[in-house]
Amino acid sequence: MIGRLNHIAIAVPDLAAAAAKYRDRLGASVGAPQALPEHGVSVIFIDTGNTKVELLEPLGANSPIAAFLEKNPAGGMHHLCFEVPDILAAIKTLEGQGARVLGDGQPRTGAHGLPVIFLHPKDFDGTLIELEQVGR
Ligand SMILES: C[C@H](C(=O)O)C(=O)SCCNC(=O)CCNC(=O)[C@H](O)C(C)(C)COP(=O)(O)OP(=O)(O)OC[C@H]1O[C@@H](n2cnc3c(N)ncnc32)[C@H](O)[C@@H]1OP(=O)(O)O
Ligand SMILES: [Co+2]
Repeated sequence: MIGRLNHIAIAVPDLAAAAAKYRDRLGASVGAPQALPEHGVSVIFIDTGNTKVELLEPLGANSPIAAFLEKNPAGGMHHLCFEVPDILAAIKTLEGQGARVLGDGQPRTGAHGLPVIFLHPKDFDGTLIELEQVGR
């Protein structure tokens, strides 16, 4: 079902400081900040050639990453995003197997303007999984 690793996301307490570290210390190709109020985060993507790193900072009062950062105040690995060709088919298969699709269970438009869903970390070995429909 899954294809390429689209991105690895890291939750950070200070987006600008984290981006500067990747740019200035690691010489990475760092994108512009993007506010995604409908997702409760601000993001910066870093292109590493074979995949991307998504830096995440909470945005607004009900950010889904607020509790994570309270538990991990220095930041930490937050989710993996894999590409899928058909997200509705993926939801059907996964829900049929008892996996929990977060939120209302429907795809939402993600940072790349494409449909995304999230799967509960407790169903995938303590790792939050994002699926993004690419190439349809
Ligand atoms: C748009 C953009 C994009 O790329 O397109 C994005 O990525 S947006 C990225 C931000 N959006 C999202 O993450 C949306 C989906 N996420 C969510 O709905 C939520 O973050 C959540 C339900 C996974 C967790 O919410 P929460 O932390 O407030 O809830 P709880 O505190 O009850 O957490 C339940 C249990 O899951 C654990 N837990 C929480 N977050 C994570 C995580 N990222 N990785 C692994 N485990 C995690 C907690 O430690 C806890 O474990 P224990 O019980 O053992 O203590
Ligand atoms: Co993501």
